[in-house]
Amino acid sequence: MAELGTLVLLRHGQSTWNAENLFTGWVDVPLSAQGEQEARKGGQLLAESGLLPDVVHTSLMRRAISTANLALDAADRHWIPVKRDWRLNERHYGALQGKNKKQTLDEFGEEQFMLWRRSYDTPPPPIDPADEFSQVGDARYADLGDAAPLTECLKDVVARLLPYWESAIVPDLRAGKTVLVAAHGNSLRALVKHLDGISDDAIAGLNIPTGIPLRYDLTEDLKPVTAGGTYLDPEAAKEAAAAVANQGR
Ligand SMILES: O=C(O)[C@@H](CO)OP(=O)(O)O
Repeated sequence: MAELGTLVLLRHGQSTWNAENLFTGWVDVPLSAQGEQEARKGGQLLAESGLLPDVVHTSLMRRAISTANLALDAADRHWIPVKRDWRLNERHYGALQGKNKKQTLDEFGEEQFMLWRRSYDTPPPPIDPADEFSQVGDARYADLGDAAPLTECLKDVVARLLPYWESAIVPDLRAGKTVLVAAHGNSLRALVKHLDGISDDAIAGLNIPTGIPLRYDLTEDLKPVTAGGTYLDPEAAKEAAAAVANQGR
């Protein structure tokens, strides 16, 4: 049997809506100029660390797809096979999509804001299908039918992400590949929660910075060798994760 491959998680670079402090979810916004730069830097870090992906998995969203393209180009691995799946998408943010985080905090207060933003099992109210930021009718989700969410909590994301982890990502790791997963703040929080066995309460305190590769070496039974993995730029990751935690303030 091949030795287990290495997993590399990469949250997309800053998006235009990250820059504007808006809840984004499934709204398909592009990277900002800073986000493009972060993605290239992420690719340079991969190359400098000799961590060259053999395959990349992305969501169906532009900010993750562009990040993967820019990072892989910078690492001279633009040619590797790519697999995309909605199960890697950002958490659907329901009726909060398009809302300003600071205004939402001011309007609803700290407790409700944090419940919606970081509780494990309380989703925001569902989005109205007619809302300008709804994905109802979006061709890329046509096959999903009624399974397409109108809101999600992190627990919902874990439930829809794990079948993809098991059926698509784990086989690549078992084949000995270096696997890059280019995804989103909350879909990666869901995966890290699963990998590290983080409790439903403690996951509220975990934030993933944009554009900094997070390396996981795993044992045969898919447990992290180092709890929490290793960021390729740990200092920058610490600072950027704290900034994510403080959004809205
Ligand atoms: O708006 C979003 O979709 C996410 C990620 O940017 O935000 P948060 O970190 O508040 O869950």
